[in-house]
Amino acid sequence: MHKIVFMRHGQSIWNFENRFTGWTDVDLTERGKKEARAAGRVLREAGFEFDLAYTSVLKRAIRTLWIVLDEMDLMWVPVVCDWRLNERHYGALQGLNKAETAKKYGEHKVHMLRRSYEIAADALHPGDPRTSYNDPAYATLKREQIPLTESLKDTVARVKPLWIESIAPEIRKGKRILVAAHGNSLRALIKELDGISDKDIALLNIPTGQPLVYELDDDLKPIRHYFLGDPAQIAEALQEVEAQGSAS
Ligand SMILES: O=C(O)[C@@H](CO)OP(=O)(O)O
Repeated sequence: MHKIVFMRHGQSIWNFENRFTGWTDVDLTERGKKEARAAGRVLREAGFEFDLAYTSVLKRAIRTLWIVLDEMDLMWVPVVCDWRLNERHYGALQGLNKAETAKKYGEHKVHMLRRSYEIAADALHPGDPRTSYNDPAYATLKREQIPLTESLKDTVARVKPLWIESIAPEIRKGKRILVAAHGNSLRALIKELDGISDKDIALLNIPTGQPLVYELDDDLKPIRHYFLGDPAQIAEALQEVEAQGSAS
């Protein structure tokens, strides 16, 4: 039996301001840092150890990982920062307030934009200053690999190869892995792992800063999964994510 731990970053500044974030590289709030420290403590107290970690190239996930590893006294653990774990790109919605967008276009439309499998926000114009074309974090990518918007389906298409080519082989070698990523890149990964349908994936939300343990069999098929930590706090964090798309 293998175990892998997934974690969404702690609260970011734009989570706090309720803005669509995507590839915008915002940092954690003080609460987000506290959530990451608490997650590290919970993991340490539950006896978890890691020999390898994966994260995105966005600082809210990287800093979350640093804080968790620090709290566990595991800062020596090798870290792979891979853009394929980035948050789903939110296109022209990036920077807009979610509640204001729901007021303008309706909660249903915002829910579909946030949680459906195939719908993507309008693409950024290639000349928009919000594109990642000039960001050195993506210097090794071809221009056509840098998205201007993405659906969850597009996110699956980039996350899945990372799982197949890199994460899964390391698990098979016996590595104990922590993945610190984002709400939608984790939804993409979990959709594939659990075989969740295109329709049902709309119901899945991932709370900030809560370690999610997956137990996998020898074929890396999930046996069971569970959050570590206080169930009331996890329920509250989930509720908070859902509520971000409401108009009031
Ligand atoms: O704005 C975003 O990039 C994501 C994660 O914070 O939000 P949502 O939960 O609306 O998909």
